[in-house]
Amino acid sequence: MPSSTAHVATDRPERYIKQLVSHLGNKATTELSSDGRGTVTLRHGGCVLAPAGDHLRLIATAADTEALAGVQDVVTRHLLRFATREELRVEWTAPLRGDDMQIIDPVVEDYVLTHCTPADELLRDLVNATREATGDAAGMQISHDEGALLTMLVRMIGARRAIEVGVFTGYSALCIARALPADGLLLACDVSEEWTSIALPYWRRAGVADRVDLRIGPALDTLRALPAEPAFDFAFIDADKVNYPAYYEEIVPRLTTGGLIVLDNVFQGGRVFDPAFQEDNQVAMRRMNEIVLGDDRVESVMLPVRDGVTLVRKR
Ligand SMILES: C[S@@+](CC[C@H](N)C(=O)[O-])C[C@H]1O[C@@H](n2cnc3c(N)ncnc32)[C@H](O)[C@@H]1O
Repeated sequence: MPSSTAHVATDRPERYIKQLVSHLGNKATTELSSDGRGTVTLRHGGCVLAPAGDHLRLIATAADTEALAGVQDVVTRHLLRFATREELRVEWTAPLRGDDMQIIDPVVEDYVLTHCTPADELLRDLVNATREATGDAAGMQISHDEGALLTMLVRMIGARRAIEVGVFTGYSALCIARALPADGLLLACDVSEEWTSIALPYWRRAGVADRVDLRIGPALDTLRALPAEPAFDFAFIDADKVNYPAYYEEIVPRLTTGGLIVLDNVFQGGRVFDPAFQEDNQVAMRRMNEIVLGDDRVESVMLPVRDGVTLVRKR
């Protein structure tokens, strides 16, 4: 399902949104939210209109490129008609599918990576060992900036007991375990003996092996076997995507008040934004994102870190 965007320079974005929503309300489904954001839903697509300071941001989505051109045309024509006192320029980007989306500009990505506390020798060695031992699967390892984020979050909330779902070769586990106190505990769940065995020497070298309780087996079984009481302060979910909602439902009741769950890969490489992608992983992640949003037990923020990270804090 292609989408395209336009940034229209104007001092009065709110006014145009109101006009468009009100005018198109006769022939389309329209909505104006309290923050001034408008949505127009036509038969084969729709457009979000968002005020952005001195710009009006337009996001059009449709079933195919022809329908997209139709949505663009309806929105552009009406905007130009309403703009009696200024000359608006409405220039749409080329149609983009979810999997074509560049979530973070490479320049920003590189700058971010090189402007957080650098990875130490141990983490660098683990990255190299993972690449040598696992080949292409090494791409599953979290990036250094995400690891630094995990370490900082665990330290900031003063977590003592943590859960990890999806260990692989132990990079994120290392980032979490290091930030726990000496008597802390990381319950680390994975199905693979082969991959997790690579982690052990690195956990030992870091002096955290005694705080990692590695459980080999389906994580859902491990979680369900835990007492249903709030005994954990932190959780990182980074395993099979179809089970994210189930992991989340097992972890929330076991989390202390103020405890944090970090969900990885919530963008699925941009595919969650595009309803044309209906694979199990993508459907499950969309569902996960909606569950968090509608869950009164928690507050959350979604960050465009790498493939998308959601921080969920238990109230
Ligand atoms: C994306 S990797 C985790 C990467 C890791 N967090 C890191 O920093 O390197 C996903 C891991 O989830 C594990 N996994 C997949 N399905 C699982 C399941 N049902 N239960 C537990 N672990 C599972 C895989 O074996 C794999 O090691």
